[in-house]
Amino acid sequence: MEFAWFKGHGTENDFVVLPDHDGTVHGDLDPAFVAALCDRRRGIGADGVMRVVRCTALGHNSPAEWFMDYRNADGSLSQMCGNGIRVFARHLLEQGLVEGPEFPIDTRDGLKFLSVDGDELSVDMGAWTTGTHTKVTANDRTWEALEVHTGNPHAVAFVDSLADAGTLIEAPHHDESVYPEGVNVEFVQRIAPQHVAMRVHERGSGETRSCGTGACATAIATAKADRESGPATYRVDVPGGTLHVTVSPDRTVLTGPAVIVAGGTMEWSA
Ligand SMILES: N[C@@H](CCC[C@H](N)C(=O)O)C(=O)O
Repeated sequence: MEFAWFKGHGTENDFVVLPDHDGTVHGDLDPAFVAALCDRRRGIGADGVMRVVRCTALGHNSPAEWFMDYRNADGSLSQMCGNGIRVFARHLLEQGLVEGPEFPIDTRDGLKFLSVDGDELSVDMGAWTTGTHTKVTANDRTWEALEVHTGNPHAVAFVDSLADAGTLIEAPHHDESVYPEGVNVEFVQRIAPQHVAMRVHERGSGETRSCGTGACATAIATAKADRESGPATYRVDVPGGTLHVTVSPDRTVLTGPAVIVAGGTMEWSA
């Protein structure tokens, strides 16, 4: 099978974009195929894969034309990807598949609204919730963490220094009764008022250079600690750049750069 691909990133959280407009090229993505594409030595290399498919091809009755079918690097599913959807939107804009500056994209976490302003793309991530105070352990150190859901599950731990978490080769240990489907873990250092820095270990992808839903979870946990009640905008520095998150009681809006950097065709035989 020969197929087209694109590669893009948002603050160095990188993705393979697979056009499959009518659902006839890839169908339901095989986890082994996704993992092979994401392999950094034998494949294209990425933190995740997004299939670009029309909602109608999936039988969805949606106000959006396009559905983001997102997979982690190990082939597992996630409901939402905040950097991925902004890269997905950049792809749609560059290929003339949507008209800006504002448009919806459907996801497993429901409809999201995108807006473009030059190099920056924003996504209204919709509702968020927080849960219990839990614990995460990495490299024999344990921290208190807040359970946050931003379409997908997160545990946010405040640290004195980002280096405290050590190498994140292994997934941090977490309470499986709180997170039966796994968790994305953020380690967060305060830098200044409304300015934090974060490292993340992503479920299904390992330590990455950025995570959009994780930046939102981080901003939510920080806003709660700050007892913010109205909209508050946080700068979130990640190893791959800077994101901004506006936290309101009923939603977050994530803003940052997103670019497509390469594309081509590839032969694949299973
Ligand atoms: N990098 C993403 C999050 C991708 C999904 C996550 N690994 C999960 O399994 O929930 C982002 O930018 O939000």
